[in-house]
Amino acid sequence: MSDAVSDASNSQIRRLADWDASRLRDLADDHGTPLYVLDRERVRQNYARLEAAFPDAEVLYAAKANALGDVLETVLEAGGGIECASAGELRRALAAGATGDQVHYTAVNPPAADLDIAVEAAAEQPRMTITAGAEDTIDRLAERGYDGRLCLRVNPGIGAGHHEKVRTGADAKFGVPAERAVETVLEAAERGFDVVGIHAHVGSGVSSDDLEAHREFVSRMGDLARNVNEALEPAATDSSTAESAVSKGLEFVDVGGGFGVPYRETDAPLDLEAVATATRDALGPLDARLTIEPGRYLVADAGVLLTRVNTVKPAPETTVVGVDAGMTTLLRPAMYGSYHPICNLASDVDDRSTLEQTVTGPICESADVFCTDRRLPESARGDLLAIGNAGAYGYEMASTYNSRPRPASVVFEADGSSRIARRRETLDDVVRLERSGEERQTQSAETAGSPEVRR
Ligand SMILES: Cc1ncc(COP(=O)(O)O)c(C=O)c1O
Ligand SMILES: N[C@@H](CCCC[NH3+])C(=O)O
Repeated sequence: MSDAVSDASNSQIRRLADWDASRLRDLADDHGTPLYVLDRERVRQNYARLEAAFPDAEVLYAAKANALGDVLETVLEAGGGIECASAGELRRALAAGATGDQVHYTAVNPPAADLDIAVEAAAEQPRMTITAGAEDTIDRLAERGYDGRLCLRVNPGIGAGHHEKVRTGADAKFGVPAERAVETVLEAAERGFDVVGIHAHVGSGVSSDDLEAHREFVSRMGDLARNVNEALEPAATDSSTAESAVSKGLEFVDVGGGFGVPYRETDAPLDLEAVATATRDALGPLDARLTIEPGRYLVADAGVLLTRVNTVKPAPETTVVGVDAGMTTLLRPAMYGSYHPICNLASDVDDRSTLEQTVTGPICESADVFCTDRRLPESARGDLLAIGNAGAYGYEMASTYNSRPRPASVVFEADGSSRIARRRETLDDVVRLERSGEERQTQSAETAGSPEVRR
């Protein structure tokens, strides 16, 4: 890890070792651990690289990767829009200053309250797009009086991604089967919806090895878009139905996100140019804009998680290093077996010998492990460890399991300034929503006194 400020090059690879160790040590001293740190400039760089590779595409950042207001504002400032997977994300996007034309609401199996909020937001922001992934979601929108901009999420029948749990493209939960897409779009248009796009997402953490699957997927989307446009066309040109809402072709084809990043030190970066070229070629001739929805690519290497060593325990086959972050702070290793780089930030680390260590958290689950038998410089109590590539699906998947408060998040800027972007939860926060002990006692005393209970 460098002790000099990194040159923040615009390279596609930014390893954990490129972070400025002394700056991270200062942040941990100032704000405590566990601590998420986000480098805003790196989000800008990642956005710029993506924009350069896809100059004609609309970029919608998938807020689920990291919905921190600072991240959303950075993307909006850079010219992107926001893809929201819930009413909460929608609220955050609007609070960050997104206007309707910069927002797509794409919830899967949306709860009623979500739809109420999305329809309300769309009434105020008529350029907002709502994406439906089931025919009856369209009914539910119509029941709420919505007939605005609609995009249909399609299940393309092709999945890809770093783990089976994140491959959505062939999972029946996501999207209307491709073979029903044309009729669903037509019906929606005939009901008065302004059908503006079709959408699909194959999965998350797609690598250069998945290029063929990506090409096939985009080619299916291109064919589908042409079929949809053809089906919409007669009504658009037939003067007897000129009043019909079916009046134009698709505005955009949204091929989702999924662009992977290197996690292991030896992983090669995604060949973004190759993906962009394959996307353009596979889509074919189309009078509609390409839309992409990257999440991880924009934020993964912009974030690290800082955690302190609580305990070092020699065990027969490994040394167990207990840290103050756990699966409740960063779930990915426990959930997907994901690899995250780990670096000891102690200033004398170069003088230490290395040995195999298992880094674990404080949660009562055997899955609460960040790495098993990994060769790292010998750890000592009080050491500060950095866990890399924690900017995507890190804090967003954190929980308060075991009644552990969630960590704070700090954002730093290229000029060296930093600020708390989200404060650390306290134990009071963790119990805040529950009846207090006093309320419980009062209520049970009242119940005990009631004649029905005495009988
Ligand atoms: C609909 C949709 N769009 C975009 C994304 C972003 O994916 P990623 O973070 O892999 O780019 C996801 C997550 O997998 C998604 O479900
Ligand atoms: N949470 C997953 C990505 C899933 C994206 C949502 N569809 C991960 O950490 O890799």
